[in-house]
Amino acid sequence: MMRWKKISDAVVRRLPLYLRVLEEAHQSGETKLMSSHELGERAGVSPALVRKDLAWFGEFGKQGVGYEVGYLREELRKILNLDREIRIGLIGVGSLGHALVRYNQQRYAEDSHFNLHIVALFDNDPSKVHRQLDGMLIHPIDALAEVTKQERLQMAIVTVPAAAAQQVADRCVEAGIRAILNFAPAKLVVPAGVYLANADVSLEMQRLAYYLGE
Ligand SMILES: NC(=O)c1ccc[n+]([C@@H]2O[C@H](COP(=O)([O-])OP(=O)(O)OC[C@H]3O[C@@H](n4cnc5c(N)ncnc54)[C@H](O)[C@@H]3O)[C@@H](O)[C@H]2O)c1
Repeated sequence: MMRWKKISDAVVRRLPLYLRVLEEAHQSGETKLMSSHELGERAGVSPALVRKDLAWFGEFGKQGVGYEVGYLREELRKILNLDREIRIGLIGVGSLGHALVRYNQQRYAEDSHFNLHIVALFDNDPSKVHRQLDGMLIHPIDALAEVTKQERLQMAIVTVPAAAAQQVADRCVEAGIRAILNFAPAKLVVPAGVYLANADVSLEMQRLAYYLGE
């Protein structure tokens, strides 16, 4: 969304934390007001930063009164484009890919507000393509551009081996996908206007291991 173009990624990263707190509050029936203090505490962010972050997007609460839980939740969902379905393609249907598909299907089925939806799968292994996985057809990677168009894919999850990840990301970009979540341990390069996020459990474990020596 062009409207929020100048907002820093550090701010954008905190918005899902706020949304999670508000979703939990809403689900447990806390439908009234929440102060920036409480929202911050539950999200692990200072109250001043909560107020500053939200102020980028408008006036959501009254000073000294707090934020209305349901209203702010809806507004955050709109800001994050989560008020509509985001259609996702997953490339590399191996162990990790399969686990992510199962997790996504479960979340999508359980929660009617969970709008992140893996709707297309791709692989290049002849023993996998044209077969079904959990009710979804696995397309050959060569069909990426065509299926992206057909299925209106906006985001891709990359779970191929590291050596194939850049080439797969390039194909995603060519197909018109503008958001890529990469799980391969590879430093990917994407052009301006395409957004890349990397998830790496090994790096997190290595970081934690450092503290075990203390
Ligand atoms: N980020 C993390 O925390 C994390 C955790 C585990 C694994 N990984 C990484 O995720 C990736 C997948 O791991 P895995 O254990 O599921 O591997 P896997 O071998 O089980 O699955 C990889 C899949 O990618 C497919 N593939 C290979 N090249 C392809 C290409 N060019 N186009 C389309 N599909 C292609 C393979 O056929 C296979 O189905 C690896 O890069 C691994 O290092 C990351």
